[in-house]
Amino acid sequence: MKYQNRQKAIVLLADGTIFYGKAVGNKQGTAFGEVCFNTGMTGYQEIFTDPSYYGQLMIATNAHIGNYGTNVDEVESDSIKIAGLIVKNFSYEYSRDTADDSLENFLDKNNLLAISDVDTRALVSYIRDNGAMNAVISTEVDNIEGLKKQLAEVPNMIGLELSSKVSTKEPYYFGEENATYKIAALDIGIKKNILRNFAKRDVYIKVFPYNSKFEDLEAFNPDGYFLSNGPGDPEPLVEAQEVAKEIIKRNLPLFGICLGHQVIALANGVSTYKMHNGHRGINHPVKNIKTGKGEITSQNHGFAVNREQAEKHPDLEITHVHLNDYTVAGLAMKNKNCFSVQYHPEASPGPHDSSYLFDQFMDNIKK
Ligand SMILES: NC(=O)CC[C@H](N)C(=O)O
Repeated sequence: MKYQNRQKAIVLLADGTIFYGKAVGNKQGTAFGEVCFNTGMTGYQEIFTDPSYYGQLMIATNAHIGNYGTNVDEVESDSIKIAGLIVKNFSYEYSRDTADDSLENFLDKNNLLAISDVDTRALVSYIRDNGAMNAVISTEVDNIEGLKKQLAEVPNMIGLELSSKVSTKEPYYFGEENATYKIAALDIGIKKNILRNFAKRDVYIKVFPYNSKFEDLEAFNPDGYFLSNGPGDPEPLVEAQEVAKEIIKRNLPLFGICLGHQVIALANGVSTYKMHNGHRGINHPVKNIKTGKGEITSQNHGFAVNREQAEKHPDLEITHVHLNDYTVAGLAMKNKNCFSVQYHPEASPGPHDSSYLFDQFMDNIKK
């Protein structure tokens, strides 16, 4: 055992419920956020660095985290984006040929508070029954009243705009400059593997800050437009919705993933809502209604598109459905060059069943 006397720690939920654990390593501190859980058995490094998780305390349902270490290339952004980590067993030792460091060091470099030895099954059951809520994890186990007061000040995820916290400040480029196609991507929290997927398909990408105008994107003279994944509630993202409206008005090729999908729905006047619990994992079943085929998908979202409004909308068609709860998993605009999915065809982590969606977008561009 590497650490003999680790600090006691707690998970305090907004409704006052407490779960107990111990700090990972020599960590001490306090972290606030909305508590959520991911059911993936692998892919922790990609998950921790996915900008869509900004402001969230992550519970890993897999009982062992850290056992295969980390690798500098397996990141979805340049830093850890989750607000804190809650696990059952934290592996200080790791084993994998391609690992170059331990998860403990990776968390330390990113200054992330993690707690372990929590009964994560009980905690996840509790969240599943009572819904997503704010929480605090802390080693200040003797200051519960103080923590409760601070926790009460943490903003609710509903109505929260978070893209500005993770988006690039300046435009940047990705891929080969002399590639055949050009895509303008609006970064409302973009994952690197989306950029890698485009670059692999002979695309040069210019990535724009979350509050860019359509004219900024248009000036790149792109063949297609992309709206990324990202954190927070899509509703306050009015600038991104304006960009989507302008692209749709001109019938230019448009593809949206996750937060981008929600922004496209909102741009069409279809509302979004906060789910009782989000979908976060790498084995979510989705049915492609057009082909009848099933896809096992990577998911990470806490909001969803209003199904009834989407069904009734004269210009929209639901193309994909989540088979666990029949929520909207994909949308297309009738007679427009625009489609989007609520899940993650770029995977990372997760299965590659849905990577055909990138090809579909490239086909739309070529047409
Ligand atoms: N991965 C994402 O883009 C998530 C979108 C949005 N923040 C949600 O939680 O639903």
